[in-house]
Amino acid sequence: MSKLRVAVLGGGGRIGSEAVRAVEAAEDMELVASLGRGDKLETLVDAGAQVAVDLTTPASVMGNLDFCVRHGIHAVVGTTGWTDERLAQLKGWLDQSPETGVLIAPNFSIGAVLTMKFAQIAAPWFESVEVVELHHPNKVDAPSGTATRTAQLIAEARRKAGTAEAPDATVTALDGARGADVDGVPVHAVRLRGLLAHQEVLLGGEGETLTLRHDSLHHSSFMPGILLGVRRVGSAPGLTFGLEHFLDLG
Ligand SMILES: NC(=O)C1=CN([C@@H]2O[C@H](COP(=O)(O)OP(=O)(O)OC[C@H]3O[C@@H](n4cnc5c(N)ncnc54)[C@H](OP(=O)(O)O)[C@@H]3O)[C@@H](O)[C@H]2O)C=CC1
Ligand SMILES: O=C(O)C1=N[C@H](C(=O)O)C[C@H](O)C1
Repeated sequence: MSKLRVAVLGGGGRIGSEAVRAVEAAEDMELVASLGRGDKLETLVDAGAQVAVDLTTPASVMGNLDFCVRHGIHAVVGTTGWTDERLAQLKGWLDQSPETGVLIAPNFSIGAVLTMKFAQIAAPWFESVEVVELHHPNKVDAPSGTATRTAQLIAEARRKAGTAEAPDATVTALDGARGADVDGVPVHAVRLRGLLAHQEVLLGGEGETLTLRHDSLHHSSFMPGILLGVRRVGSAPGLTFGLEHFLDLG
């Protein structure tokens, strides 16, 4: 059977370099290109890439995806910075190239995907819910893509269940003291040397609390999800948002 021809954009970065090694080690894949900032995207076409993995920056990802979709190259995207406007623009490009698939995964690790799922289930059952994400200090965006998505899913679950707003008597606060407001859910971002990627969802009800915590201790935690995305994205035309759609979580 012929191998999947895979390129990595951002192949010199923290997660990109790990992805390059993972693709090289996968028996059913061939790494045909690893691109850094300033490298020509035409290389993807010359190399015959079927799937591009984007692990670059929020400032670069849209240009990369515009190129990939126009050239019918499927994309697996871990890069953060997604807004409704960006998603709408991407969907517009995909409408012009209906056989192309793009997977955007706010987090490729199975533990993080499950944390989001558990948070969705728990959120309507508690009065209060807040998200704390903790990352290495080289991260350029805050809050993390994972925390943003987690908060959106929590808010959606509470809206559907008709849950009341979380109690909060704060009348005076320093800027940022109560975190960022993501769909009504406070999200707090910590940047600390020594950390990689961590998240807590704190839920509180009368007389009890529940804490969901996930820790990515090494970039290897993201690799099975990236490889799964690469294998599946070609048979999922259009936009898939979230790795959970490629997992049978019940
Ligand atoms: N979804 C997930 O599970 C995960 C997502 N991420 C996300 O992945 C992204 C990358 O993170 P991280 O590896 O820590 O960041 P790094 O800064 O270490 O890596 C980004 C890399 O992309 C390169 N780059 C920038 N622009 C381009 C471009 N146009 N074409 C090709 N390469 C480019 C950078 O080059 P240069 O250094 O020259 O600027 C750098 O090597 C972030 O958005 C992060 O949040 C990270 C981990 C897991
Ligand atoms: O920048 C990182 O490191 C990570 N970014 C992603 C995010 O913003 O959620 C995924 C993971 O948290 C690691």
